[in-house]
Amino acid sequence: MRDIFLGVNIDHVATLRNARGTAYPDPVHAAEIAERAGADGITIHLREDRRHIIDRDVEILRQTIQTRMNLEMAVTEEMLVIASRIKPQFCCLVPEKREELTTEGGLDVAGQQHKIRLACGRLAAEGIEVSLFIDADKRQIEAAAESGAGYIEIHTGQYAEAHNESEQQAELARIIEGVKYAHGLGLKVNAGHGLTYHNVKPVAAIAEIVELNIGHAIVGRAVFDGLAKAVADMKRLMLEARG
Ligand SMILES: CC(=O)[C@@H](O)[C@H](O)COP(=O)(O)O
Ligand SMILES: NCC(=O)COP(=O)(O)O
Repeated sequence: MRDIFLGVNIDHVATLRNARGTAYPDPVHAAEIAERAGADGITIHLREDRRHIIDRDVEILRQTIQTRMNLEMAVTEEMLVIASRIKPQFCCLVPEKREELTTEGGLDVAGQQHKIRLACGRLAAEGIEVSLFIDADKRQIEAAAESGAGYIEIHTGQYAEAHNESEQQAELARIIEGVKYAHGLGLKVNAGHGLTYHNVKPVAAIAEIVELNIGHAIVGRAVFDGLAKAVADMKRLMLEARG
């Protein structure tokens, strides 16, 4: 598949804003720049502790995003009520621990299948496409296929944080196997977490992947090169990887 889509996660524009409680930089402005620069979608993670994206951002972005909103959220009643009201095009269900610095692993779908299936049903009833953020683990992939979600997002964090080349190659092999297995089960497959300008190409080259969600590296590069160039450069690398 030639096309690969880029979902730009703008969480950390909000991190910078919240660092001093100012109105700037505004994630709403960031989303517009990212879309003009080639983002195929905008991803935001409304965390329970609102450490970066806040409810105001979600409300306004739902009215201003021209591509599509991918709302990442924990599987809680609070978030399901918010998502049902906001009706983003996509919801990505992620695990959340208040004390974590960032997402540490994939959602345990297999261990809470009934809860996840109910959540998927509630979101689907609102016309929302559901993606489950999971590790490249066959048991989790099979559980996701049974959950009613149309998509999964393979967690690429261990690949991104590998300590050496052989570990990274092993993690990449695990991702490739998981993507192909999920695709074979009829799931649409995205991937993300920790992807950078230096490690994105081998993942983007996996033909069955529909979309990569990338944020921290893009916002980091934007500090030096500007957001538009940071987004365009990442998109170019992804398309180059597809050949
Ligand atoms: C689920 C995932 O991997 C990220 O999109 C998530 O947003 C990471 O959390 P922070 O953005 O809070 O680092
Ligand atoms: N789900 C992954 C995402 O949205 C962005 O993760 P990161 O690039 O900020 O690590």
